[in-house]
Amino acid sequence: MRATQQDFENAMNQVKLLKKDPGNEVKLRLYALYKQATEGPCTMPKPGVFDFVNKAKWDAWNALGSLPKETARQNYVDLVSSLSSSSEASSQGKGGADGKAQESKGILVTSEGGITKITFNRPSKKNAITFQMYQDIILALKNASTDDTVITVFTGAGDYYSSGNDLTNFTSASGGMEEAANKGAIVLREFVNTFIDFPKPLVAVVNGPAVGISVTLLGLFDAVYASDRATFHTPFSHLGQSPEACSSYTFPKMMGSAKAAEMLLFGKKLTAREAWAQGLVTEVFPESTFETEVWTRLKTYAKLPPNSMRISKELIRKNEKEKLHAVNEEECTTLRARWLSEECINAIMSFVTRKPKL
Ligand SMILES: CCCCCCCCCCC/C=C/C(=O)SCCNC(=O)CCNC(=O)[C@H](O)C(C)(C)COP(=O)(O)OP(=O)(O)OC[C@H]1O[C@@H](n2cnc3c(N)ncnc32)[C@H](O)[C@@H]1OP(=O)(O)O
Repeated sequence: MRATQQDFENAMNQVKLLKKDPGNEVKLRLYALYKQATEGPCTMPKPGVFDFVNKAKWDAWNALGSLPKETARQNYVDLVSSLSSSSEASSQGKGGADGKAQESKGILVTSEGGITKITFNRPSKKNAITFQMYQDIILALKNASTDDTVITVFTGAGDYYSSGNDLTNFTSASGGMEEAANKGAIVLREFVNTFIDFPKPLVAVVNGPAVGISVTLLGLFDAVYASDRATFHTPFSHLGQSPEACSSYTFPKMMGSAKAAEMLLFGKKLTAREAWAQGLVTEVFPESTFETEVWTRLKTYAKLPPNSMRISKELIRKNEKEKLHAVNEEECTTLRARWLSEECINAIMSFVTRKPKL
């Protein structure tokens, strides 16, 4: 449904009631959308280079080009609504604002000093990722992309980083296998797209073994710090599955096709140092000093100018985005078919029916 003039006016009033300053970047976007919605494309003369404030406003408005007034009005209403819900969530202790925590069943989201930390938080299941966790992570990343977060960090609670997709996601889904596979492909597509499009620095603090999708996703991170206890393992063939999270593209690009094949086809498990040698990991730290060294470094990085980091990331990612989205699309279609294959169903069944440990 298109936003009406009344929705637009309500949104303008809502902006004044925001509990938290949304930051300059969002304010410029709101200004630009407001001008575009009310006056149409920017025809004002460009302010001089030293007129910083008016130039930033002009740039933001001018960047909207010939965006139709109705679309600008809709985008303004959507943006205000996302700000209101994230500020509401923050005030309930659920969003990504500084000092607040969001706790869902399997992830813990905390924010401090410009760093939003998303912790896989199911240590008794080695932080396996449930259907709900995929959705909660999408929400946490959406919040972190618009609030005052500077750097977003993923890590794991307990001895594992994550054992990847929870293999009971499919066996416990309501409806038939076909319905579960369709739903899985939709969720996976959106989940990976959120990482491809995430606009701010994204860092993984890999505290222990990582399996499956928690490894493949690392190809979409900006930095990966690993404890020397961490291992990296993608047993897709053992599970009758195929690579996801754009790893069929990022891994060969990063490590060469021969090394990528050892991981993605043959399920070779890498040590942290091997993963570093192949470009998947930025730096390896001894377990004894891992947390202190990494967090000291991240706190320093979080003080760097956020817009500069965001713009640099945009430049780095820009030429790859279209390709990454296309790869994600194809991987999800392939996986959907794999999930319905005998090879995959047998592998999942043998995991869920394995004998309990004594
Ligand atoms: C409606 C459909 C929604 C779908 C949603 C979207 C789907 C997107 C899918 C994207 C594709 C992703 C692919 C992958 O990630 S493939 C990789 C999957 N992971 C694995 O194959 C790892 C399986 N686990 C193991 O091999 C071992 O558990 C592990 C080596 C990790 C640890 O071994 P260890 O002996 O140390 O510990 P336990 O095996 O005793 O584990 C402790 C308990 O944790 C449970 N566990 C561990 N990993 C998983 C898992 N991945 N899924 C479910 N449960 C897991 C394990 O069963 C133990 O539980 P219990 O104590 O209750 O027995």
